Order: sequence, then structure tokens, then C-alpha cells
Amino acid sequence: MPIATARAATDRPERYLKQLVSHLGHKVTAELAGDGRATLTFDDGTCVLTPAGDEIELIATAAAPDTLTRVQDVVTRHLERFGAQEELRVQWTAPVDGGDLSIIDPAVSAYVLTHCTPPGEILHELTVRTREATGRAAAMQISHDEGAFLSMLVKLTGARHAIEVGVFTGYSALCIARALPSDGRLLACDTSEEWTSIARPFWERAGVADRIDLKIGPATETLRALPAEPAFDIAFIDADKASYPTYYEEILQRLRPGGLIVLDNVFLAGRSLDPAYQEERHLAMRRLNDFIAADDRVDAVMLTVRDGVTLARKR
Ligand SMILES: C[S@@+](CC[C@H](N)C(=O)[O-])C[C@H]1O[C@@H](n2cnc3c(N)ncnc32)[C@H](O)[C@@H]1O
Repeated sequence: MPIATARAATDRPERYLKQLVSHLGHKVTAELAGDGRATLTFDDGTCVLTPAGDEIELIATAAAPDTLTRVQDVVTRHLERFGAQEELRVQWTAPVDGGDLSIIDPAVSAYVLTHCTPPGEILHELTVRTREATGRAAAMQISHDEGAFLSMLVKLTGARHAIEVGVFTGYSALCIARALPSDGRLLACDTSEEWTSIARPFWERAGVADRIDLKIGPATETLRALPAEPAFDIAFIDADKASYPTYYEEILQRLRPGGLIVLDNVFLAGRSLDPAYQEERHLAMRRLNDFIAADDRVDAVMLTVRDGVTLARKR
């Protein structure tokens, strides 16, 4: 989904947005919110215009670059005509591909990384080893701040029984396991012998290998083979995205009341927000995000941690 942003300096942002909504309201869906924000919905694109002090901030999105240009043209032409007397100008940035939407500014990410409890030597070495052994796949590993977040959640919930779907080389498993009490257990599910074999020596060095039961096989089968009893206190889902709805359902029925499901990558790098993406994993994640928000079995919060993390606490 191409996105372009713009600013237009003016003394009268509210007045122009009102005028724009009333003028274009005959041709497109045009809405004015209580805070003065105008949303114009065209057949194949939208433009949101926000009054911000002595400026109007504009965000235009469309299904394709040529339709984005049409949206930009219509809005620019009208605004500049309304503001002709004060020589109002709409200054657009070059469009970016919303599919790779950078949710968090890289400077903020870097700052966050250095302002969480440091990962320590073993996790650091696991990161290095993962990069050496798996190349580009290493990008699947969760980041240090997300690992610290997971450990924090395990401690805050007082969890003893944890489950993870998507182990890779064992970084998140280690973060969960070392936050459990010494008699705690983590059932760690993955399909890859190769990747998970990298994890074991690091779990041993950290003294948590005896807390982790690694189960190799499709996680749906592993989960369905478990008794349908509320045995788990916390779950982390970070595997194949199309199966997230199944993992969510299978885990929820095995979670104790007050237990927590943590779902990673709920933004899919912006693709969850963007109807132009229609692959199975996009549809599954989009539907699941909507479903969880309305699911009265849980209290849910979606967080802008990395690629999006949802916490669903069973009622
Ligand atoms: C994003 S990685 C997990 C990263 C891991 N949480 C970490 O901290 O490094 C996804 C993992 O899901 C596993 N996976 C993919 N499909 C699976 C399935 N059907 N059942 C179980 N695991 C699966 C992959 O083998 C891969 O290791």
C-alpha cells in the first residue's frame, strides 16, 4: 500500500478542512471528527487530514501508486484553491510502500534496546551463533528488548507452566525459562531439528535445560495431543502466521483463568493494516486481530512492541 504524507502551513486549518468535507462530501465519503480531523474515502484510496496548530498534516494511502497520485491531486487541488488568497501550498513527501511500514522509528528502537536490562553473555552469544549458523533466517529471532519483555511477563504473572510455539534457535525459550521458578516447565514446540539443536547448549549453559521440554513436530498436532485442561499460565506464539488462529484457540482452552497468551508479529510489518495484502497469513492475522479484540473470553491489549505484540489475558 503506497503511502504519502504532506504538510500545508496555514492559519486556518479547521476552516479549510470543514470546507473540504462539505465540498467533496457530494462525490466521496467525507467525514469530520470532533477533533477537526477530516477523512476522505475514495473508491481506491483515503486521505486523512489533521489540523495541527498552524498546519494541516495529510496522510494519503491507496491500493496502487497511480491511484495514490489521483488522491493526492484531488486533495491538493481543492486545498490550494480554498487557500489561494494566503498562497497555501501542500508539500508531499515521496510515496513509501506501506507494506514495509516502519512502525517504530529506528532511533527509538535503538534507544529502547539500550534501556532494558542487558541480555547478558549467553543470550548475546546465542544471537551471534544464530547469525553465523542461519544467515538471513536470523531475522526471525526476537530482539533483546522483546526478550526482556517476555521475561518480565513471566515474572509478573508468577507463571510456572509455560508453552511456546516457534522456538527457532531458542532465544525466546531461554528468556521464558530463566524467568520461571526452578520447578517451572516450558513446553517448547517447533518443527525444525536443525534450528532447535543450536539452542540446547545455550539452555544448558544458562542452567535451564531441565525446565524445557522440546517437542519437534507441527505445533497444531502437539497442542491437540495435550489434555484439554487449563494447565498453562503463559504462552508465547511466534511461528507460522497462518496457523495463529488455531494456536490461539488450542492454547486458550488449555490456559488457566488469569493466564496470558502473548502473540508476536501481529502487525506483519504493516501488512496486517493493509487490505492490499491478501495472502493466507495476512488474512489470518487480520481476522485474528479483529477476533481477539472482540473476544469476550479475554482482556486484550495490542502493543507497539517491535512488530506488534498482543497480550490476551483469559478471564
Ligand atoms: C519466528 S521463528 C521463532 C523465533 C523464536 N521465538 C526466537 O526467539 O528466536 C518461527 C519458528 O516457527 C517454527 N515453525 C514454523 N511452522 C511451524 C509449525 N507448524 N509448528 C511448529 N513450529 C513451526 C519455525 O521452524 C521457526 O523456528
